[in-house]
Amino acid sequence: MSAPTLSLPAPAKLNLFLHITGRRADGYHTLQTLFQFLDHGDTLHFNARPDGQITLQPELPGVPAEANLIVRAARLLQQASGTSQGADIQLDKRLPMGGGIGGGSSDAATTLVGLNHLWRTGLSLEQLAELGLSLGADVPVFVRGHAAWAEGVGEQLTPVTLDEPWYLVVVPPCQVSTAEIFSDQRLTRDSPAITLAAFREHGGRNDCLPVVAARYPEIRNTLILLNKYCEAKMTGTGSCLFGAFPNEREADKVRARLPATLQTFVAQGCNVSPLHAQLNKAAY
Ligand SMILES: C[C@@](CO)(OP(=O)(O)O)[C@H](O)COP(=O)(O)OP(=O)(O)OC[C@H]1O[C@@H](n2ccc(N)nc2=O)[C@H](O)[C@@H]1O
Ligand SMILES: Nc1ncnc2c1ncn2[C@@H]1O[C@H](COP(=O)(O)OP(=O)(O)O)[C@@H](O)[C@H]1O
Repeated sequence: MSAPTLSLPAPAKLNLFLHITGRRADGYHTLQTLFQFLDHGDTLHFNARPDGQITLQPELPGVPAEANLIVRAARLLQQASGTSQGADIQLDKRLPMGGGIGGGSSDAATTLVGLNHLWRTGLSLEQLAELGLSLGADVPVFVRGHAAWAEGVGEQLTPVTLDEPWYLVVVPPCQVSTAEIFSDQRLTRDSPAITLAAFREHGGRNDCLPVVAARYPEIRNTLILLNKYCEAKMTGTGSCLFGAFPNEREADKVRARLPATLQTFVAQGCNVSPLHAQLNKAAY
């Protein structure tokens, strides 16, 4: 009999705003942002295996298994816990890559949380979030699983409760490299720090948007198009754009008016990550 499978979601996130407040000596940027999850994402299936091997199916185009954040997360947890167990992992990829909706980071977080459960390695969420930070600045928020106000390089998290609107997400036909945007001379790095209360009252910007729009005509044009129907915003360092709607029907109406050639999806914002919602239901 084959080992039981644990299947868990790896949801997308949105950055509802993104201010770059400075640059550290190591080159990393300090920022302020608000993370909210979407009830839309990848799914990972895990089977424990006793021989310590980690396998991943299928391989993602352009990402060899050893570079995949899922395999890297699994190996990191093996090292940190000293377990002798391994895993066969299957990935149902739905999220666009390099879209600023955090698919790779979310896959890594679901792997850390899922294998910690399956292997009974007993690390706390805090320890898993710290491990995750070495894989990427966005991994900790997915490990912790609550919508959050973030500072530092995105790792100083304060859980927040936000409205949970429906979002129309548009995926422009290009990928954006985060490192490339952060190294652009034109990026402004001096936004004054604000408070959550100030954001709630006055809103915020995405400081990466002018640079992304200047570098990618496809994103600039998609932004102009989406702005005809709603207040269009960009998540992270792009490429995905989004607008908020009070209900699914309103979001679907705008989606139907966009060209069929554009990749789009509609999903609800969630303050509790679908990963944690599922684990809580199963009394994890
Ligand atoms: C800015 C955000 C907002 O969510 O952008 P998105 O990637 O989601 O679009 C993220 O925090 C990004 O996190 P993540 O995508 O995990 O970035 P990492 O792999 O840690 O970093 C990629 C590269 O971007 C630069 N980088 C990243 C984060 C940061 N606060 N300052 C930086 O200067 C560094 O050059 C780094 O080598
Ligand atoms: N499991 C994974 N899913 C997606 N991308 C991955 C994964 N593992 C490694 N990567 C690499 O990370 C890059 C950024 O991934 P992703 O998280 O999708 O984008 P973003 O950080 O813009 O939200 C990809 O272009 C890819 O090279």
